[in-house]
Amino acid sequence: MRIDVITIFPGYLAPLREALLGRAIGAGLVDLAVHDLRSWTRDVHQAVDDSPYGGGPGMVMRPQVWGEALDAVLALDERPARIVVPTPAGRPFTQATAQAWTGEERLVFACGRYEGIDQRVVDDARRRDLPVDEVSIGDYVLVGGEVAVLVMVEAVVRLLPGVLGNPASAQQDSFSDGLLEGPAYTRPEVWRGLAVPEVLRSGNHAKIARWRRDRALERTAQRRPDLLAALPEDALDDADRAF
Ligand SMILES: Nc1ccccc1-c1cnco1
Repeated sequence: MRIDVITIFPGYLAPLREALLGRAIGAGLVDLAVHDLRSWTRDVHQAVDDSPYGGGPGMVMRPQVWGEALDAVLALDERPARIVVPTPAGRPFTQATAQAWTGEERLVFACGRYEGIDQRVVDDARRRDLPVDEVSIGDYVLVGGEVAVLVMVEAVVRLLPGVLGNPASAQQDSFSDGLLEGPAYTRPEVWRGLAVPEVLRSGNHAKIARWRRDRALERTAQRRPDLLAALPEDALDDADRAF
C-alpha cells in the first residue's frame, strides 16, 4: 500500500516512521510520502487560506493550491487512490472503515486546517470519479487533520498482512467481534493485594473463553450499549444471552 499525506505541517507526521509503522515501511509493506502543501503555492507569502465567503470566523483553505497539490500527488503513482479528507463533519471512521481501506492500493490523505478546505476541491475530485471519503475520528474539534491521519493510518496499517507479529491479535482486539475487549492481566499473580481472577490461572481453556466472553459482554453493555444493540441477530449464542 502506498500512503501519501498532504499537509502544511509535515513534521506532524513524523511518528508514522516510528515503531510498528516504521518497521512496516522498512519491510516494504507500506510506502509513505509526506508532502508540504506550501510547495504548490505561487505567492511570496505561500498563502494556503483565505477569508470565508459569507463571512464568519476562521479561514478556509484555498481551492487552487489544493487542486494543484492533489493533481500533482496523484500523478506520482499510477495506482488508483482513495482520497481521504479528515473533517469533523465527516462520516465516522470505524474499525470497519479501517478494514475496508486495507483493500486499497493507495490512500491520499488531505489534511485540512482552519475551517476546512474549500468544498469545491472535494466536489471537483468526485466529479472526476475519484473516490473521496470525508471522515471524522470522533465528535470533538481538533486544530487540523494531521492527528486524525495518524490515527487512521495506524488503524489501517496494523491490519495489513505481515505487519503484526501475531495476526490473531487483529482478530481478537476490540470491535473485531463487535464487542469491547474485557480486562487483561499478567504477572505477578498478586499485586498490591489484588489477585488475578482464578479462572485465568485454571488452565481450563473452555472456562477461560467463557469468562472472557462474559467480561466482554458485561463491559460492552456498561460502556457501549450502542455496540450491543448493533450486533447482528446471530452474533450472540444461548450462553451469551444467559449472561
Ligand atoms: N476537528 C478537525 C479539524 C480539522 C480536520 C479534522 C478534524 C477532525 C477529524 N475528526 C474529528 O475532527
